[in-house]
Parts: sequence; structure tokens; C-alpha cells
Amino acid sequence: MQLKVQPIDIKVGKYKVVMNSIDAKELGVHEGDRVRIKDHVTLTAIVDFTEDMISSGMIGLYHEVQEQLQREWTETVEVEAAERPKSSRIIRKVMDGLKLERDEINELVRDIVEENLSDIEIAAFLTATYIKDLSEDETEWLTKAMIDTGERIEFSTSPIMDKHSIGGVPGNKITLLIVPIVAANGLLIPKTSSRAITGAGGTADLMEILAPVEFSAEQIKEMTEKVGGVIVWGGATNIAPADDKLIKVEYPLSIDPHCQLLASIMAKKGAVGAQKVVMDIPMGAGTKILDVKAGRKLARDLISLGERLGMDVDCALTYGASPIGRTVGPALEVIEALKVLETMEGPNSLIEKSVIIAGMLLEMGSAAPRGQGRELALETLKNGKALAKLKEIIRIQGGNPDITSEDIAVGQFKADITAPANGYIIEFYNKRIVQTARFAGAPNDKGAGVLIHKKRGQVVEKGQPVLTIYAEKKDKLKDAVKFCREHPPIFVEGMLIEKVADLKEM
Ligand SMILES: O=P(O)(O)OC[C@H]1O[C@H](OP(=O)(O)O)[C@H](O)[C@@H]1O
Ligand SMILES: O=c1cc[nH]c(=O)[nH]1
Repeated sequence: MQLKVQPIDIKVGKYKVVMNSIDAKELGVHEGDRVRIKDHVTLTAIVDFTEDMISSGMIGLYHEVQEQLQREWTETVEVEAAERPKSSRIIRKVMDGLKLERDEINELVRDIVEENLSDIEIAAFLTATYIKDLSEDETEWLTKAMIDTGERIEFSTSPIMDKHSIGGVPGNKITLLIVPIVAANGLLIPKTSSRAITGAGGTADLMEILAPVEFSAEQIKEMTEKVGGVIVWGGATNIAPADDKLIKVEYPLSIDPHCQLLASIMAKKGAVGAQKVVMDIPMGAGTKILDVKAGRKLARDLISLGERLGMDVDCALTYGASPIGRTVGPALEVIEALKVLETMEGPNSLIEKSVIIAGMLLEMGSAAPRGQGRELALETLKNGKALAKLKEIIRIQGGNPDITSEDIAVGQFKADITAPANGYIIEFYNKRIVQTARFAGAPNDKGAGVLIHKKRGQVVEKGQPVLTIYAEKKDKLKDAVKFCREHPPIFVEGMLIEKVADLKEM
């Protein structure tokens, strides 16, 4: 079928076209199917339908398709129905609980990177692995395929240090402290982070407030060699490019399947040439890891995958049943982290966790004798060397090194959530805190989030503020307050959980 081209200058992150439903019907394609566009270049794209945006006889080409055609199409292009990529059958195999061969995993990852799969197909793959995990071999192949489909950094010196958190605990801003502590002690740490996956602010979302986070692999190498460390967004580089494409689909589902978590983290470490790595595994109610047994199993899996990739991995099982520090959401978290660096004032949960993990890295990298890493990390915070190093990192990434915690703006709309009764806080629901911050606009609205005044175990009086919600938009603040009222994030002893009078209502 010959169709007249209508360019649509919108980036959708995939090869996509829009067809009028009359033409699509005639061609025999359904929404989400593929068509082959033939001009001086041939490419396959996923089809969306419209009744009115594109008239019959025309085809809308989104930005990526136009780029692929080098913006040099003739007035019309030849359009024909195309078969599904082989990897959609591979996904079906995963859904049926069957084992994959290495070649199949390579093909699947290649198709993810080349944008040949729709979000529905990627979601099906992720959901299938969430329900039934991939085997150890499959996870290793997935990780290696993710590394091999992107760029790699090779440093000429060693050791190359790295850390990563599996996430799942709100307010986990520790990377902003750990990277400068480690780099200030002469070690190299090229830290790539993802954006939020299940949370309200990933490390990349936080760092972006202080400096740009989008760099090429070459730039990451150069900056790390100059100042010892960086904190950048892995999704912007061509490092393990499949990772961010998978994370984008995980985010709305709020899932982080075990094998995918392993591959996502270890591919990022492998691709930057990390040799000695500490993994933070937050554990407890409301996190990704509910108990010590599951935490130890994940630690074993990370260590064993590390061995398969030639990496020395140590794991820290950390307390995650309550947020780290007292802030959740990008700007609030950056303020809290900077205050610790500037004055050493701040919550113990943040300082202690950061110096323990930084200390483990200092010992692994032989910058501190065994057993003395924590002390050296604490000293590096106290004597201002960590702050000075963070400023160097901010400067080299193109931010303003003179920025202070006072300069960072939070959302102008705010509301307090107060204690519903007198007593001790006996429950603090991580997931509801994250949801509240997300309703308020985090992580995209950097100033949105939650400031926590009272944590588990503390005494409150009825009417006393327990949380303050911040938002950049009034409507979002309303949504967050409504969510918080309907799903209280704290529980005070003696409170009624639910009244049940009629079995039919249950
Ligand atoms: O959104 P959830 O699932 O909580 O976790 C995702 C966060 O955890 C990791 O932290 P880091 O890069 O080690 O600091 C990721 O990179 C990301 O920032
Ligand atoms: O980077 C990360 C962190 C947690 N989980 C992932 O899948 N990737």
C-alpha cells in the first residue's frame, strides 16, 4: 500500500507510526502489530491507530522513524504488514515457564535495545519473570547480553570501586555521601545510577538537582580519572542500554523482578569495569526483601553473579523498614544529604548507613586497614574532605560547586498530616510514604516529597504534625493529602484498624 507521509515531530522512544484505522484494516494489521516501511531505507515500526488524527491514505511518522529515513522520504512510502520479531515468540516461551537458550536471550536483548518490541511485549516479559524467576544461567546470559549490547569503559588503573543499592527503601540518598567519601580517599568510583524504579526518587533524579547527569561512556571515564568519581544516570549513556528500556516499563508496574534486578545492577557494574563492589540490600516490611533469609539469598545470588563476571562483590544487609533519614523526594533528599556533608547535622540512619557502606568500600579498595573503614569514612565526612570532593564532582559534571543546602527549593505548596491519636507510632508504611510522594509529583517534580517529623517508636500527641507533604502543584498536593487520609502511612498504638459489622461487606 502506498501512503502519503505526514511527519509527527514527537519523540516516542521507539520506531512507531500512526495509521488511519480504515487503511490499517485494509492492510490487515491490528494496533501494536508491525509494518514495514519501504523507501530508500527499509525499517519495521509498531502501528498505532487513529480515527481522525491521520486521514485515510496517509501515514504519520514519529521522530525516530523520520530520523531512520534520514528525513529524505519521497512523498509517499510503501507500507506492508510485517511479521512479529522472533523475540516475541521467545517472550511467549518465558510466559509458558520454559527455559531459554543463550542465543534466545541475546536476540531478546538485541530487540529490546533496537526498539523492536512494544511496551506490551516488554511488560509481558517482565511480568513473566516476576512470577517465575529466570535460572542462574539465564540471568548470567541476560546480564552479559546487556553489557555486550552497549559501550564498556576500560580503565588502565585498578581497583575500580562501585556501589549499588537494590532500592526499595524510601529516602535512600546515601550515594551522595558514599561516592565523595570513597573518591576523597584516592579510589576511583564511576557510579551510574538509575532513576526511581519503585521509589519516589532514584539517585539519578537526586543528582540532577546538583549537576547534569547525562554523559557518554568516554566522558564518564575522563571525569572519573580527573576527580575520582562521578554520579551519573546510566540510562543516558550507551552503557547497558537495555536496562533503562526495561526500567521504564517496570516503573508504572512498580515491579523489580529478581533476575531483572540482578542483571540491571550487575550489567551497569560490569560495563563500567567495576572490580570491587558493595551492594546495599535494604530489608524489612515494605521493602523488596522482607526478611534476613531472603536478604542472604539475594546476597548469595549477587556474589555468585559477580564471580561469574569476574567481580568481587560484598553485600550489606541494611535496615529498610523505615525510611533512611527524614526526607523522601528529590529536592528534600538532596538538602538532607548536603546538610550532613556541610555540618554533620542529620539523622543517624543516614550518617551511619553511609559511613558503614563507604567503610566497606575503603577496606575492599585497601584505602583503610580491615576493621577501620568506618572510622576513616566518618573522619572524611567530619573533616570536610567529602564535601570538597562532592563539589569537585558537581563542577566536573557541569553544575554549580558553590551550591549549598539553603539554595535548593522545595515545592511551594505544603500540607501537614497530623497524628490521629496520642501514643507511640508502631507502624510506618514505606510504600504509602512513597505513594504519597509520588502523588505529590515526585520524582518528576523535583520539589515534591515528604518530610518526616516522627518515625516508628516515637511518641506523638493527637493533632501533632507527623509528616509535611510538599508539592509544586496545588492539585497534586490535594491528591497526595487525599491518598494519605485514605491510606494513613503511620499507625499509632490503640488506633482502630477497621470496623467490621457486616460479613457481606468483607
Ligand atoms: O526506586 P527504587 O526501586 O527504590 O530504587 C532505585 C534506586 O536504587 C539504586 O540506587 P543507587 O544507584 O545505588 O544509589 C538505583 O540506581 C536507583 O537510584
Ligand atoms: O539499578 C537498579 C536498582 C534496583 N533495581 C534495578 O533493577 N536496577
